[in-house]
Amino acid sequence: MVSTVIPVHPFDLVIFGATGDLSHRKILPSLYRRMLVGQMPAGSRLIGAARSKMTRAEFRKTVREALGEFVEAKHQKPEAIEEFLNAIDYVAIDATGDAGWGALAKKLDEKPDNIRAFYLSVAPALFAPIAARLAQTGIATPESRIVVEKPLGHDLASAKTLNAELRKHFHESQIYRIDHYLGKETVQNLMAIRFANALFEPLWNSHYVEQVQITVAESIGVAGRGAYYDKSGAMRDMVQNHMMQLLCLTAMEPPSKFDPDAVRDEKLKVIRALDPLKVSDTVRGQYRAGGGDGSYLDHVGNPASRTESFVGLRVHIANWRWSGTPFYLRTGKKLTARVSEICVVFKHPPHTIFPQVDTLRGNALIIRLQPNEGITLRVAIKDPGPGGMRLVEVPLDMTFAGTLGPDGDLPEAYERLIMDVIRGNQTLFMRGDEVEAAWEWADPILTAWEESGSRPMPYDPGSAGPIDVYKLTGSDGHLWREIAA
Ligand SMILES: NC(=O)C1=CN([C@@H]2O[C@H](COP(=O)(O)OP(=O)(O)OC[C@H]3O[C@@H](n4cnc5c(N)ncnc54)[C@H](OP(=O)(O)O)[C@@H]3O)[C@@H](O)[C@H]2O)C=CC1
Ligand SMILES: O=C1O[C@H](COP(=O)(O)O)[C@@H](O)[C@H](O)[C@H]1O
Repeated sequence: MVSTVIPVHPFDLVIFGATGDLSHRKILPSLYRRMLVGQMPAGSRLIGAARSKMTRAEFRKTVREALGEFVEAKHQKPEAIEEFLNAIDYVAIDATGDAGWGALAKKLDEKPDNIRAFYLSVAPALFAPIAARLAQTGIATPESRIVVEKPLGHDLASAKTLNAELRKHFHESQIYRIDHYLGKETVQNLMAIRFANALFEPLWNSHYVEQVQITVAESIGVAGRGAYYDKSGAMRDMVQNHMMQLLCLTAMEPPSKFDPDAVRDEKLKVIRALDPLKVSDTVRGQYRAGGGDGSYLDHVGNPASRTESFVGLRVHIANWRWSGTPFYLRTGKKLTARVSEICVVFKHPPHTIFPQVDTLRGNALIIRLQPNEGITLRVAIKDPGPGGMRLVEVPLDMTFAGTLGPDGDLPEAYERLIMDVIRGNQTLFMRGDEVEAAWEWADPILTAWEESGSRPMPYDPGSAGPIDVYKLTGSDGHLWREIAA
């Protein structure tokens, strides 16, 4: 299968924080891969900006090293790397000082017709000062785009402040808030499956859906990121943003069209329809030491930490479509496997004419984000052979890798999202009101946990989380799906 590459207009992408980890691991390799497929037209430039004083040649050397480390071997093509490096420039700018802005303005003015985008790959405290400088110096034009990424606030108040700061200088239509889960191929496919097929939508409601499970399990711990993570925890790090987006796309009404505001309006309605979370509908966990590795407390270097590395939730959406259908969410570090999926479990038929088989779990649509991106429909059929009319459940598999063939590559989330910035398409980016509404929902439970003074439940590395997470589903007579890669 050959995927279509949509041409883009020549662009200048200025990466603030270009010497940092995100730039090296994700942004630059993604741009390189897009260049390989012809999405970096001649005349486009990538302008690194960071505090470090270095020449263009020195910066290019760091980019070459980053590509060497973070681009798959099969894509390491010397000629292409040279071509990519030729498009790279650098300006030393301290975001909080005066130096460097003039040089950046001069460079950008060399190509006034290029699309201008500014990627703020820096600490959130620098978002407002950089946005202000870009506006005050006239570097940002009314058509320019600004890209920011999580953490978009620590709570509702800080998210509102951040939005207000950005909106002082940029219109909402210029602000691209990245949630990299929205760039994942299967997440976009969730919309295709729901809204391009007549098959599912009539069943997509509480009359037919028994329960929905959203799992984002990771096998890694927080070692190396402890300083950030311990101030955040799984609720802020994963639930308020990535999992909320998955929940919204699963539960939203069909938008009237596939345009940014139509989609984001529907997502916002889901967040606003969420019932307030009760503490009894939540489970927090912290991983123990095991398998030769330290515990969460060791990894964050804080023996008194009450930050959660696991969250399980039972969520209710108070609207006509979903009233009565529980949505179970769980995410955590150091679990059995790295698995992200959404599982929509349908109700059993109202009457069965076949011999009862206890192992039948019911139809389910499993949307697998990673690994093995794809969609599976679990259906009941007759157990093949002469054994009589016994039923068995089999997967109807729509794994994307199979469709793409053995050498097929799905674009990385950042590739898709950065190109959408250049194309000026905000559909897969969070609008400011969505971010605030998600914090408004998350804040009370974060406060309740904090005020309770209780500690998260310990769980073993390699497990499915703390034992109490089974009570969330068990009390409704449901079972979590196994976490298996
Ligand atoms: N790393 C990741 O995987 C992810 C990161 N993020 C977010 O992205 C942002 C960047 O993260 P990350 O790359 O890991 O951070 P790093 O600490 O690795 O890099 C920070 C970058 O900011 C630059 N910088 C720091 N202070 C200034 C300043 N005063 N003026 C100009 N530039 C400055 C640094 O430049 P210099 O080296 O010259 O000082 C460096 O390029 C953060 O907000 C983070 O939360 C979000 C998701 C994932
Ligand atoms: O944003 C984050 O996401 C990663 C998980 O992303 P994935 O694409 O690998 O599923 C998570 O590890 C990290 O803690 C969080 O900040």
